[in-house]
Amino acid sequence: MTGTLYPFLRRDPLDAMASTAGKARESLELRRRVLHEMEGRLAACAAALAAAFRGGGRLFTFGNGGSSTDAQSVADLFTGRGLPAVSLAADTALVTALGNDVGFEVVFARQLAALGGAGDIACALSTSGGSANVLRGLQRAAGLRMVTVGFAGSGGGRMAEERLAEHLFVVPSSSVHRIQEAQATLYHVLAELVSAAAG
Ligand SMILES: O=C(CO)[C@@H](O)[C@H](O)[C@H](O)[C@H](O)COP(=O)(O)O
Repeated sequence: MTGTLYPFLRRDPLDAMASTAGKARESLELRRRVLHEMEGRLAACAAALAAAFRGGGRLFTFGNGGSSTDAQSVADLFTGRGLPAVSLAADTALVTALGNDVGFEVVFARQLAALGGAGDIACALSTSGGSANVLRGLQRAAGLRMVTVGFAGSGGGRMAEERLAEHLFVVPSSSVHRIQEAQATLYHVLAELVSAAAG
């Protein structure tokens, strides 16, 4: 019974190790590649964010599922460095009320309309680049003349096709796991660069 429900428990441990080593290599190579290829874009984004923070701007982050936890991490990285940031995915009562009463596609856009303004920063995280509420958030942020930053994977989806983010980081992978790992590497480096430039 256990074997049926949990086939991985029956796998040859050597196979499992080989597969783990392959994933570690894939993860490392992808993170090295994005840091190398996006170095200039990271520097430009960091300069724009540092200028926005110096001008009194605040950072609003958002995403769904695993990307909502990344949105929280990004907000915490900046707040911890004394730079004002908040995750729009964190207020469960508000997200569920807006989703239930109005529509899930507005849960971030509505919050940005209420809290954001010109000179603030919107940072959207998605693995597909296609989540409707994330795209609506970026569109609203652009309408409010906020600085827009987007993290995506899988070719960038509509986030890339419709050029919804001024500073766009598309991880070249279709694995949700590898995309989120590489995005985490990128935003950690971004936070370091911004705090060095803003401080
Ligand atoms: O990948 C995970 C967890 O790592 C999922 O929770 C995932 O984030 C969710 O399916 C999201 O709804 C996917 O949204 P997105 O990344 O395509 O914007």
